[in-house]
Amino acid sequence: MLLPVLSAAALLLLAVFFIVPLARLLLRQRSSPLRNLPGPPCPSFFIGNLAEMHDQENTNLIATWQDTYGPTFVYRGFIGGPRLMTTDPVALAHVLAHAYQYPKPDFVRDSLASMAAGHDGLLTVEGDQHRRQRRILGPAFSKLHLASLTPLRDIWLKQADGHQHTPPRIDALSWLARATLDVIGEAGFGYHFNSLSSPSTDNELATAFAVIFSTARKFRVITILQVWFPILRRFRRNNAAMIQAHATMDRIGIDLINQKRTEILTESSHKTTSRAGRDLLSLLMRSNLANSAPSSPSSPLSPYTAQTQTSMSTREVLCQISTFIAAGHETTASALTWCLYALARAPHVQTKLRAALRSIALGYGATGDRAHDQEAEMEEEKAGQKSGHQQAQEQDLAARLQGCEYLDWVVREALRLHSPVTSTMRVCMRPGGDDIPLSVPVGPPSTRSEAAEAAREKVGSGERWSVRVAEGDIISIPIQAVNRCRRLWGEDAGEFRPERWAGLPAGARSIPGLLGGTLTFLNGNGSVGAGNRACIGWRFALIEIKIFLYTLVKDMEFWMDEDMVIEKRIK
Ligand code: HEM
Repeated sequence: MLLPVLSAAALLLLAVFFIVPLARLLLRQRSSPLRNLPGPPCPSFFIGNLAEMHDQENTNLIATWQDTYGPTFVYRGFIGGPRLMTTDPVALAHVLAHAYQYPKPDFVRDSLASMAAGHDGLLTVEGDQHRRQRRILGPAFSKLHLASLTPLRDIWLKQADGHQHTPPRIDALSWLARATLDVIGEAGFGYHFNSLSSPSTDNELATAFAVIFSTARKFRVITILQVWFPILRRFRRNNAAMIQAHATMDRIGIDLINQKRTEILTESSHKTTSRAGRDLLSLLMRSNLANSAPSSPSSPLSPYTAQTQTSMSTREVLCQISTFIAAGHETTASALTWCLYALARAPHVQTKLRAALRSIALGYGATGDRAHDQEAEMEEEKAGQKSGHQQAQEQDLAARLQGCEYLDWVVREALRLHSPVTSTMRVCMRPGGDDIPLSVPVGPPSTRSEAAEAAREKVGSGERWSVRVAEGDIISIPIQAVNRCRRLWGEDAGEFRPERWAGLPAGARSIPGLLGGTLTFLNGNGSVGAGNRACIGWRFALIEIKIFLYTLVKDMEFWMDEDMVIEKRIK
């Protein structure tokens, strides 16, 4: 009696969790308007083009596909599901500007949420919740500043001691990852990871993050199945360690929130100047407290403080802490590593940059008067206040660096050529589907009729092409491929040439990027809604990169180890 009941239950579970979602997926894929669009052959019925796409950064796959099928084409995902891929600036501007009708697909959000300790952080929320969070976080980000210069230069110089004839080998990425973790900890929430001065195992929060990031998955069939059958996401590898790491993050996060809250409330009740920092969390907590009901500093926060139209719940604030680390740590470390790589491969650029940085260094100081500056520093040190004078100096340096044109070109060029986030995805959620406008019709360049090419000239006079997508269709945004597209940037698009930023070609200027003509931080210019889903930390990242380059390149020379094979790996 028990056996038939169990079998029926098993069948029911199978149907609910696997057969019904699979049938729905197949039905949707079969009726998608994308199914007959041109695109590369599908090498596997089960995983489509996904295996070859996994190594795309090293194989130039998307550039080859573009040359063959044009800027807008279809590749295949799980069981042959068609996915739209486009480098057409008009299509990209449309999809990115309508961010709430083209959200991140559920499986992308889920995977980001596992890094950001929950679904309530800015990276993963959608719709009204995102709009509200962005409104609250925007002002805090605009006031964010770097807390201090990195000591990495001195650590590397020390390593170089005793290597007068043979320069030391440095694993730049691992050092820069530690240095940027320190920076985001301090600027993000006034937390000292001290990862440059001690191994990450000494700090439990750093260890927790290491566990979370180490679960970034290699290409495996189970990962693809987890996309379409959410029940399987419960059986991820390393689950127990992940749960433990998330618990640590929650505990330390709640402590930090309580600490900031007490500092801010105590100060406002004593009407004293703020002792609480100018880190992102303090700024966020200040705005949160100003906009929520008054409470006493002695009552600690519960994780369930409710949100209002102008403030965030404690759970949301907690998720932002891990979101800032997830979004701002490895991205910046990777950007810096690629900057050094590009400079090591282009010694003439490195020399020119060093000269520009040294000219900034001359006279660097809060007042420009070294004697006066040193005196002021000593006075402050005696008074035990490290920050005042140093802060003014650092702001002065930041302003000088912002004014250095060649540094700006170098950073833009490195971020164009080596975008840390190489691609992203969106899904059409507009009821009834959408017509995405294009500047070039769909189809391989060789088969486009002369009439179509002639009609292309009429784009300016209002004539447009478009591609139809259904609700649920996935759109791939190949950030790196757009940044390197020869059609948009010219034949030398693959070269590291900072001077190109003196005047970009019209194609590059048509890309709806936040950073000039690149999609590195996603979209920004132009129409209504543009940039509302772009990187909120981009200004901070840029100044952080510039300050790092200033401290490192001004006094040190970088070479590539010729024996080293460097590849991009999507983990
Ligand atoms: C070079 C460094 C960085 C790069 C290349 C970068 C790139 C990006 C990109 C491409 C997105 C959009 C992702 C998508 O929608 O699929 C994004 C979003 C985001 N970034 Fe950054 N980022 C960098 C640094 C930072 C830093 C330093 C922070 C925080 C301190 C940060 C915080 C965020 C947040 C919170 C979002 C989500 C924004 C939203 O959805 O409204 N990023 N970033």
